[in-house]
Amino acid sequence: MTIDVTPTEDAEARLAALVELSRRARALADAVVLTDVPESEVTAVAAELAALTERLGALRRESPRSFELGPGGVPRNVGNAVTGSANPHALPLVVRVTPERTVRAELSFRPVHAGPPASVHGGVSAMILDHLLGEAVAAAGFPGVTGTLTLRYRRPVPYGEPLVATAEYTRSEGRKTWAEGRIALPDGTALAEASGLFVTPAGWLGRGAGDETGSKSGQAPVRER
Ligand SMILES: CCCCCCCCCCCCCCCC(=O)SCCNC(=O)CCNC(=O)[C@H](O)C(C)(C)COP(=O)(O)OP(=O)(O)OC[C@H]1O[C@@H](n2cnc3c(N)ncnc32)[C@H](O)[C@@H]1OP(=O)(O)O
Repeated sequence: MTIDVTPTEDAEARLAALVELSRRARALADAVVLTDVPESEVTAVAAELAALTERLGALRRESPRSFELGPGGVPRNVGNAVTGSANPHALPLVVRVTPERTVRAELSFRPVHAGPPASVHGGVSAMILDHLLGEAVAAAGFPGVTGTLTLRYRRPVPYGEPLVATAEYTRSEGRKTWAEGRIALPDGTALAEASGLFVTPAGWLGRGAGDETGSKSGQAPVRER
């Protein structure tokens, strides 16, 4: 994994503009799924969007931004589908590492995440939990990629309401690490629970991932196995 370095003031200003663009794109997506304006208006807006898409596409990167060091050397992943502030697909989820090295995120799903009537698509909940479990194993010093993810959907997950997602490392064996997590109501009532097995790719070992994920982020470096 490579990591981009040294943000400049110009680059930060450009990123702020991209973050705002993504925020507006998210609002647009919600407006699309909820709109009830006449068909002629829908058609007119679609034409305007086609023109805007062409303007943005005039200069393209090969792929979204990935891990990079932000101001103060703090790692970030602004293009990530779950946490990326510059990715319209992301909530974006803001994950905090607790002093006990568990992870926690306060979140609220939006209409664009709808699946069954009045509730969030199960795959969307799975995506959030996949990421959160991945953050938990990384926070414990065992970063890896998802090998298996098991979900138990206990109650419908609502959108438009404050929710809390938490996860924690449970154990590790060789390159395999297990974690558990859940999405819950603020009173702790679990709505969806997940357990997962993460595998540290062999290439990630022995290279001091702490240099990349950074102790400044509160994440532990890769632990000895
Ligand atoms: C250094 C920088 C760090 C930065 C850190 C930042 C972290 C900041 C937080 C980010 C949080 C992101 C969280 C989202 C995480 C995704 O969404 S990741 C994307 C989804 N996952 C993938 O794309 C993974 C695709 N699969 C693969 O790349 C490979 O199959 C794997 C998982 C790396 C395994 O390949 P491998 O290294 O060749 O492993 P292999 O030697 O076959 O097996 C090793 C062991 O694992 C077991 N195993 C392998 N695969 C599986 C499986 N699927 N199920 C069960 N067991 C398995 C094997 O049985 C074996 O066990 P033992 O025999 O040792 O007991």
